[in-house]
Amino acid sequence: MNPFAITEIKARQVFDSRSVPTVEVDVHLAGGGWGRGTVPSGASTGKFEALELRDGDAGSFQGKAVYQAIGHVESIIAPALLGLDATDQVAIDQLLCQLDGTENKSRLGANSILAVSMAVAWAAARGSNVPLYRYLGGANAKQLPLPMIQIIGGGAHARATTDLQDYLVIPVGSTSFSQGYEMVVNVYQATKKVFERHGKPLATADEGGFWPTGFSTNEEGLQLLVEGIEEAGYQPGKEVAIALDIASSEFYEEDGSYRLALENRSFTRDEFIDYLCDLADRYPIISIEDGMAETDWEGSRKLTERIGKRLQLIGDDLFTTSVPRIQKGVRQGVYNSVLIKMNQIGTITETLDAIESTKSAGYLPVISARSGETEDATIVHLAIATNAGQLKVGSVARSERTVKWNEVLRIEEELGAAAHYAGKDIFKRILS
Ligand SMILES: O=C(O)[C@@H](CO)OP(=O)(O)O
Ligand SMILES: [Mg+2]
Repeated sequence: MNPFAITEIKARQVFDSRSVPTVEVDVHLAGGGWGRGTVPSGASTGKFEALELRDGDAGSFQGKAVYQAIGHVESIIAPALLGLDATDQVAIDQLLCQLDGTENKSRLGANSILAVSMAVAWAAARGSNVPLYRYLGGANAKQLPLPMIQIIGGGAHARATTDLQDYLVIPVGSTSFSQGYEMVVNVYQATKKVFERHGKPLATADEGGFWPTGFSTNEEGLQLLVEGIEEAGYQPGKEVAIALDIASSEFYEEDGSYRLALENRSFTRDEFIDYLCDLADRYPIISIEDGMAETDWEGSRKLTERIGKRLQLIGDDLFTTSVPRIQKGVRQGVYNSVLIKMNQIGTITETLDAIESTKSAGYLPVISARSGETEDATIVHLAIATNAGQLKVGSVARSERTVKWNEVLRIEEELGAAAHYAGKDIFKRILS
């Protein structure tokens, strides 16, 4: 009997870090191996993402229950997968796509499909007695990611108290993951003091960063962050640099303008490009995500022309982890980096394809969590398996985040001298 044959697939509803229902799947193998996948969920979701199936008006938890998605795992997916070899990840993921049969996984739901895809990978890895990063990546999986970590969380993760969404830091002066992570923890603790000094309440946004109460401009977040970096004893830009996720699709208006509600100011496309370039001139910013809206290819191209040689420009809502969209961006010279989120596309195989097309174009992949997360640490293994080089997981506070960062620390220990950490050299590939 094949020890990797799938003998049982179980699906259940569990809850994410926002207390919203999500899909969890367990896959069991004949040889005793088993795996689990628990899917995350976004708040500032891109319009071109695969569909997350929720029960809607008829369902419980304000229509957010996932009983339909779970039903699809039990009645459609499980019967088709029983007996298949769990190490045939590609074939299984292809079958999942066929069973769904739609462009955006709207029949079975990307949440049900991804939970199965992840659980199959974990089961095959455990059944083979190798860590998931090695199972997915092979003998040369060794690169520990440069962390991109949120200190202040605004936008859709804090009721739009700021228009800009994530104020993050990257420890560009670090020479190992654990050192870099400690630097960010120091910045987090120091920024807490800075908030107190400025009389700001210490509330927490969705990803564990500080909630920006009473800000009068979006720039105030950058000022506080620079103060936090200095308070921690680091040189802004040299040792710890700033990354922003503008998530501008959230405030892009139908007439093509960008509207910062906090400042009560509307910008044309060109004016908004000027606004971003001005921030990049005056603050130690190394990376900007979704500077322009998900449908504004022309603006994205222009922004790249202006600052794409100096900054990492990441497409999240613009690319949605989709190979054709990434290829379109590469053809048009748009951005130089791709945010990779498994649930934007819906299977492990398609995520690996997206990472591969990102790398082969000379763009940088940034593996990312969602704002609604769980105790699942698959993305850590994905980042190391693919030697991706960067990982974005929200803050250093709250367990649905630390479960990922702590997993990197464990793998760093496990790899020992074999571990490779590119640090800021990763940016050499795209910046001149
Ligand atoms: O926009 C993003 O990059 C993510 C994480 O910050 O947010 P969400 O999961 O809400 O899309
Ligand atoms: Mg984003």
